[in-house]
Amino acid sequence: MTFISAQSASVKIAFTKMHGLGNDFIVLDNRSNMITLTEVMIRHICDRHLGIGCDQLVLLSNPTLEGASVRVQFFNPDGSEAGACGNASRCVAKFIGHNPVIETQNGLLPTFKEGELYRVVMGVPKLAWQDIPLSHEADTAHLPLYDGAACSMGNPHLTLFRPIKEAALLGPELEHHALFPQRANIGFAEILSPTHMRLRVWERGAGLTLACGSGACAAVVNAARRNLVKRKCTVTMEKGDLQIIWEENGPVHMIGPAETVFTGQILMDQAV
Ligand SMILES: N[C@@H](CCC[C@H](N)C(=O)O)C(=O)O
Repeated sequence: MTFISAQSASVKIAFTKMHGLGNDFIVLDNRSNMITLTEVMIRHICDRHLGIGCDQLVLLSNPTLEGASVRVQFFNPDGSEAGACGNASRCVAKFIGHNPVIETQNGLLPTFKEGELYRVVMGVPKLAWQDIPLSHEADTAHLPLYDGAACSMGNPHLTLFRPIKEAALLGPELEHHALFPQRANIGFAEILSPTHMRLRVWERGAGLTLACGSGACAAVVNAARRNLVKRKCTVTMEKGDLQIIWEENGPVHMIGPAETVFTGQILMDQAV
């Protein structure tokens, strides 16, 4: 991969390709402070035709908060930064090892290896309209938008209780709806039983993905608020399941797999 500049020097950046239930990531470890990324570079690396391709680029750096093992930033393929990414957080737990505490825009997220799976404590969901944020006051459990419900898991999520096949149809427009000043991730949830739902998510800045961890947390929170499911619920997505547990007056736990696919090097021509 080459990024051309008038005067340039080649730099090799090591990367690891990972995924959580098919939600795929490029992990760059910048704990040595050697990598400088621009938005253009992020878009290029994430491009499935011109770069490596992924749903999110995950940048690791040295922690700034006490108690954190590593700082993590999540970038969408359109170059925008997201406050949370559940599936990538499990991958980071696997990448770092030894149950790291992950520092994100949404605070410190403890992680735990449980057998072959990883648990991430995703934080307390935000339910107030200002915190999602919405552009005006509204009942976030019953929005005047397909009777959906919204919450923030560190990033904004709208959940619609509608067939998952509508995700590709309605997602693109709703991501940019005027109700969401920071855009939103749009989940389509089919309730199968009080402890099981099927979910498909149109992700902000990424489009239709095979799985969305924060979207699964948000879907269980939004469905539980409406007594459609219990606080402990299995979320089935295209490539498998996540277990979601929402503690009473507390955080949401997400449990699921994380996989390493391959490692490689990005060759960049950087300006000198
Ligand atoms: N795939 C993620 C969510 C990634 C961020 C999202 N697209 C946003 O912009 O908020 C997950 O597993 O949570």
